[in-house]
Amino acid sequence: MPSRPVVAVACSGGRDSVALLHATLAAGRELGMRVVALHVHHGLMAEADRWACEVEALCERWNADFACERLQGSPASGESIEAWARRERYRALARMARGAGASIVLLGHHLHDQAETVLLQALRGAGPAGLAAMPRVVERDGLTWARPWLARTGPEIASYAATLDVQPAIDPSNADPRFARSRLREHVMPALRAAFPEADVALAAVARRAGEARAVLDDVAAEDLRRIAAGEALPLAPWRALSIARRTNALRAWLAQVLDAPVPQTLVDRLLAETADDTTRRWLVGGDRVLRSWRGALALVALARACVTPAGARADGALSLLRCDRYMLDGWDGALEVFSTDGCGIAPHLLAHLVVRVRAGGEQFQLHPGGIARSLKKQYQALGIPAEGRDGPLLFDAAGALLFVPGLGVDARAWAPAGVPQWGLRWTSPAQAAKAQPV
Ligand SMILES: Nc1ncnc2c1ncn2[C@@H]1O[C@H](COP(=O)(O)OP(=O)(O)OP(=O)(O)O)[C@@H](O)[C@H]1O
Repeated sequence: MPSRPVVAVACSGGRDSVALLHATLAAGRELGMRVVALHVHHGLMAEADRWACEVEALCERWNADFACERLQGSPASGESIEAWARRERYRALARMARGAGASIVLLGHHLHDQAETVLLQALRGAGPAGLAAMPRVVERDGLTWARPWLARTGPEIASYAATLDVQPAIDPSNADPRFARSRLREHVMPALRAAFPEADVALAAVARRAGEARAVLDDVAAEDLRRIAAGEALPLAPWRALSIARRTNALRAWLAQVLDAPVPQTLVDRLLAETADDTTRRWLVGGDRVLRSWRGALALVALARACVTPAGARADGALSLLRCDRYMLDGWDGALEVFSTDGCGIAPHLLAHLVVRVRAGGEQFQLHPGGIARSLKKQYQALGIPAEGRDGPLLFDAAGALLFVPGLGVDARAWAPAGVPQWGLRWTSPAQAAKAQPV
């Protein structure tokens, strides 16, 4: 016998999703579908255990399947607890839906939630993507997410819920004035509805129009990115040739792809203002990730968290390393580490006036005091350094004498005498740098 189709209902235990669960069970019985209630235990509030038990008890009473997952972990640094809880809630719902064999998840959002969302987005200065608010149906992570009650009002659902003989959970954070949505719900929406009775319907229409505009903007961005051959890197010259509106739109779409996270408007604004020429620059975008403009293209690179930009780094290659630390150098993938050492190091004052250059050929390096300076190739061969260990910046003093070569170390002619304070230098590749511990 073929198995029955499975519909999942995301049920917080609140009035709306409890009512939705009931209505879905009634429809499911008629249509021969199995209904499973999915509950996420956020582990953030004292009442959370009770809510999970109540939803489970309700499922037993209504003869519905029940799945529950307790969230693990905590927000990353800089992430709000609400954003973390929201993201993890949807991930947990997706896991549970798949585990239950459901391909569709129903959510209890209604017209008033949608109107609030549009207003909140407008108050944050959102564009079409934000104002599009919550889609009625969307495919994500291989599942269909649907909000069947997006056109129903809160009071309509309340009167249905009143017939069910249940005590829905009341989340006290919904009335907490620290949250913008609570302030809007408690103070602004009642006044708005009194003055404009159709406000909710009108705001939901804004969401639909914005959704259409967003779809057109997505198409234009995809077309522009294809034409300028943007992939993992965004070529800056053809991108700059776009009109300012299309440039902004394409940049936002490209960032959304490479960051795989919401794109802050502040980042878009900075990039637009700071990519007017091909100077090498970097922008930290959270975690270990850095956006870098280099050789006429913008790309996302991973670099060691501990890296800092040397204050004295300049486009002409001049550089000052004034303290022991781990440094990122513009235009180079990897990290330069300066550390205190007892031998084979360099006097710290020599590192205050450096010049960074790529290997040009013809440089001579001396491995030992009293040894002979030889070509880098010969010295690499003598030490058995493989090709992949030879990439990196060469450091010279202001007079052009070679001081440091990646893989070979400090030139013996620049070594400080034994017993005096001295610093060693080490270059690590991106893979090694990513593993490095913060200093
Ligand atoms: N902890 C949760 N577990 C399962 N689904 C949830 C949970 N929290 C929210 N949802 C889903 O997201 C929808 C909207 O959530 P929101 O936080 O706005 O509602 P709520 O006030 O918690 O509850 P309700 O919408 O049921 O009255 C819910 O209707 C429900 O479908």
